[in-house]
Amino acid sequence: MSSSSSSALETEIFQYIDLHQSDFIKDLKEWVAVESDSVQPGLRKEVMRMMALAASKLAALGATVNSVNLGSHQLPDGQHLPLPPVILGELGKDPQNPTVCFYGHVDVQPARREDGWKTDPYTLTEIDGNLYGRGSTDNKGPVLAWINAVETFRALKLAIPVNFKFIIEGMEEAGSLGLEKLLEEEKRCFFSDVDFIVISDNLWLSKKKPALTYGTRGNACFFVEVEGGDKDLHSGTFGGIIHEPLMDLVALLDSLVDPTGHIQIPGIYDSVAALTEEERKLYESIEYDIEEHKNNSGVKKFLYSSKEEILLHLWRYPSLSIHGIEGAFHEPGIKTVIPAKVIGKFSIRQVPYMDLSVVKQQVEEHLKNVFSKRNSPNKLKVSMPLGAKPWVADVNDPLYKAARRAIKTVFGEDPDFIRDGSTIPIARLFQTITQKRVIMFPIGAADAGEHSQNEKISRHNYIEGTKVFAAFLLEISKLRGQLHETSSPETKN
Ligand SMILES: C[C@H](N)C(=O)N[C@@H](Cc1c[nH]cn1)C(=O)O
Ligand SMILES: [Zn+2]
Ligand SMILES: [Zn+2]
Repeated sequence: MSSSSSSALETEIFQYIDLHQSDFIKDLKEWVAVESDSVQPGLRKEVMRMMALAASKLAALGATVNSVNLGSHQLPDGQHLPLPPVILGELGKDPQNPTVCFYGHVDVQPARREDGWKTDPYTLTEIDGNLYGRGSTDNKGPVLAWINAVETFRALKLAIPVNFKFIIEGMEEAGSLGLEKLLEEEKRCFFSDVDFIVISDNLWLSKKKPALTYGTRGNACFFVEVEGGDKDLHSGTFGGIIHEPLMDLVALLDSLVDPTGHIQIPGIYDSVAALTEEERKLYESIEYDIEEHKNNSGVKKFLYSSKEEILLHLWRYPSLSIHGIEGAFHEPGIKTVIPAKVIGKFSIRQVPYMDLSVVKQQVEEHLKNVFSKRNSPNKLKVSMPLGAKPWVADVNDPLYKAARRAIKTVFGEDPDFIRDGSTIPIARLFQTITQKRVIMFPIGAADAGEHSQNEKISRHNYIEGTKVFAAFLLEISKLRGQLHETSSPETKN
């Protein structure tokens, strides 16, 4: 699969990777088998076990590994739960070499076979060249691909062409709790000699064409709680004579977005960066197949019909999604109850130059206003438990050029330069706190099904992804002087 333009060194590395595919897949199988779901408190022990597994894998590489304790956090019910440690590691300390820091996470989103998985989500299963399992793409597969790439240099007794640092966490899916504080503490220590940070935690835009990501949206997550009395009530005895909390909540949630996808919260679009003609042109040249995207997701009709409108609404306009209702009856069957307290959960993917505190205020005011019109005696509470800012990078940075060359070598074609509608909360914090540039280098294809049933990584993407990371390290080693010359990253709201 590697293009004919590979050097002898690259060819040797790529052959080793091809020959050791089964070992790399065995490692991924071992990692996927751990139900390291950071969202459900009951599975925290599994996240801890996963962190220990990742630490020992890195130590076996010969790296110095420091598992930093982050203490604990408080759950909404007041209970305290230990946070998983963050792994800080390093391999190589040659002052002549650039220092690359890789960030990844080994926690996963919840998954249950009954959700509609065709295989057990925690047993990596290969079907038709695809490796199915929770975390295979998000993010255990890419983390291992980086480790495999470094391991290949060592196995072949080749000097690793860069100093390699890594930061691996176990709370990304729950908002990277505790990580911001660690960045503050380590910005003058662990991060002081880092030249840039690379993240491989998002997807290509297509199934086949590789991509490099230069922007992500932020995410402001909201809870809207409506509380009636202190216990659930019989709907035969109380239905028709009370203001039901779930009815209030449904009305509140219904007021957020109109059927065209437009957010109804007054002022929410006020600070969105205006679209320039130059930017619109960028979108025209991106290869994106609407039908392929529909097939990958099982969606029959998008809100927009042109490529440009779809990409603009995914990448550089805000969107609001409703995720669920805590406290509402959701099991199969009938339960004729009026729930006493319900919590609606929604989030706003926000973009430059929206300000998180302004967004919070606009949401609160809007919900209070809608609620007041219902004359309900119930109690309304609105909170924003998580606020992550958007991230944008400069595609002209030599880092992106090096990544593009590595992609051309391994995949034989130039990547798409894309933004991503999802959020990697820590990306922006890396820029603002450590003042280091960030590059996003995905290896997951558009149909990987992150957060969904039947998440997968193809054998092809996992193995070629390992090669492309090795090729990137070789490209980076050629950049030596240029990496230090580039100025600090620009940040946008
Ligand atoms: C892109 C990344 N793999 C991911 O899935 N990120 C999550 C992070 C998040 C944001 N808000 C809460 N968690 C996402 O974009 O949903
Ligand atoms: Zn992820
Ligand atoms: Zn995720």
